[in-house]
Amino acid sequence: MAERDPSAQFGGPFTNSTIPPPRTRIFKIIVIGDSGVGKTCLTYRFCAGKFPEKTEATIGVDFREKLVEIDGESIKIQLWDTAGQERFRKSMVQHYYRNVHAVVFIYDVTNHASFRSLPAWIEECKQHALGSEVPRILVGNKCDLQDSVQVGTDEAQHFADAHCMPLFETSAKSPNSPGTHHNSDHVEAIFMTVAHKLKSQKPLVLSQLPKGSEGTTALTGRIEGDNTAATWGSCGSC
Ligand SMILES: Nc1nc2c(ncn2[C@@H]2O[C@H](COP(=O)(O)OP(=O)(O)OP(=O)(O)O)[C@@H](O)[C@H]2O)c(=O)[nH]1
Repeated sequence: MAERDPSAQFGGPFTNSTIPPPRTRIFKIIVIGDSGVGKTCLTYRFCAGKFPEKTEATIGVDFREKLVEIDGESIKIQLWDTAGQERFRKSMVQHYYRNVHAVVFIYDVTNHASFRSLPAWIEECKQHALGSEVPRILVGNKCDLQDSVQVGTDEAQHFADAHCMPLFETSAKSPNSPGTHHNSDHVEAIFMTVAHKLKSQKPLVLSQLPKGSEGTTALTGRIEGDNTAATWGSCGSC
């Protein structure tokens, strides 16, 4: 006797062939900081696994994506590599901040001016209504250039603490160099830390696709509620 299809006993409308596959969640992470700090190199390093041979100043924004698995769930990390130069940002800037899930602030450890610019980047986030529930991290890049360091760890840590952000120091060029004190790929670990943080928050609600647009990739998301649990640090001022 033929075995019955186990799904048939529930009498529901779905069969195996009609159950929609689970949608892949997308985490939109914007990467901001002065021109030349290494935003393109860091995002490329994470998504392509290597240091780019050549980069040019970003105009507007570049997108890089990587599909990762966290606790058995496939998640697309979408990195928005934004232009550091003001003249290349103007027309795009409002798009950067729409539906952002996390922000990565980058400075160059060999360029103190890029560190002094951080309050202006934080202010820009504020002006675009980015709430304190959106996780932020601070990354000091180019740690392979040990002889040229202008921003010490203590100074950076002080700033990070004051703004309730975790601090990471790394190098897009040689993330495993002695200067970075890490054995595994540190750049990968940094972005994965952000992704784990986002996954541990309340579930993202995917916006409804308009009828008839199924099959397109126009998925956007937002994080539901709970403004208190999302800040990384514990200072009350952020
Ligand atoms: N030594 C070293 N050089 C780096 C590192 N990361 C980036 N660079 C170099 O710094 C320069 C600028 O890097 P980009 O990634 O293009 O900088 P960006 O922040 O994207 O610049 P904009 O697109 O103008 O905003 C390039 O010459 C890179 O090769 C690093 O970790 N170590």
